[in-house]
Amino acid sequence: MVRDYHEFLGEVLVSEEDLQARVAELGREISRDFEGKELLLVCILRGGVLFLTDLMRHISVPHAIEFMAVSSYGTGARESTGQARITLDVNTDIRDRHVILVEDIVDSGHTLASVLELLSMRKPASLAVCTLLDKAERREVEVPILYRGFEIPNKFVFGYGLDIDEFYRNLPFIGVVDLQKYDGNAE
Ligand SMILES: O=P(O)(O)OC[C@H]1O[C@H](OP(=O)(O)OP(=O)(O)O)[C@H](O)[C@@H]1O
Ligand SMILES: Nc1nc2[nH]cnc2c(=O)[nH]1
Ligand SMILES: [Mg+2]
Repeated sequence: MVRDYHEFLGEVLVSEEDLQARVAELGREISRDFEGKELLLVCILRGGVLFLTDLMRHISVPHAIEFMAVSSYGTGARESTGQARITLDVNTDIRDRHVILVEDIVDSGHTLASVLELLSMRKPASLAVCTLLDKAERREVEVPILYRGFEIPNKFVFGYGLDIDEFYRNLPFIGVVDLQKYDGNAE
């Protein structure tokens, strides 16, 4: 049974209001930086989906969207395996395109490092990273982040695209999981 999140919510780290305000700001920043150009936003499934769809509403330059999927955590895992495998690739030739990778969170950095390595080989005109959350303390591989919503502490978070065992992605805020309460009450 999927439980009510109130049972294990440690704290609300970023409120819906603060999230929406920051997403709008990032959209405006990207629009300014790419004025007169066309963009390709590449979202990494599944966590980045909510961020992408809100962000693109604030991007005023013409842009297409694409999706990639990378498997590194696996179902139920809360630590990266350090081995990111691309399981879904973009359907577009990105050569000479301005590409922005849209992610919900950068943690160890392995997911983005793998995607950046693959996409940069295809010679895009530019390749930038936009992440909503940056858990910088946990970084194992350096990744260049151009647009960053919030730097967050080393805590397992959920909501607004981020799951716990695949659920709770629909919540409009970012919450911290009290893992003792979550695991302790598991059936
Ligand atoms: O920096 P890293 O340590 O690689 O972690 C970040 C990645 O982990 C999460 O994805 P996850 O593999 O949980 O898939 P999901 O988006 O489908 O939940 C998140 O969406 C990032 O893609
Ligand atoms: N749900 C969730 N997924 C992650 N992937 C990497 N870090 C996190 C996190 O804090 N929460
Ligand atoms: Mg996940």
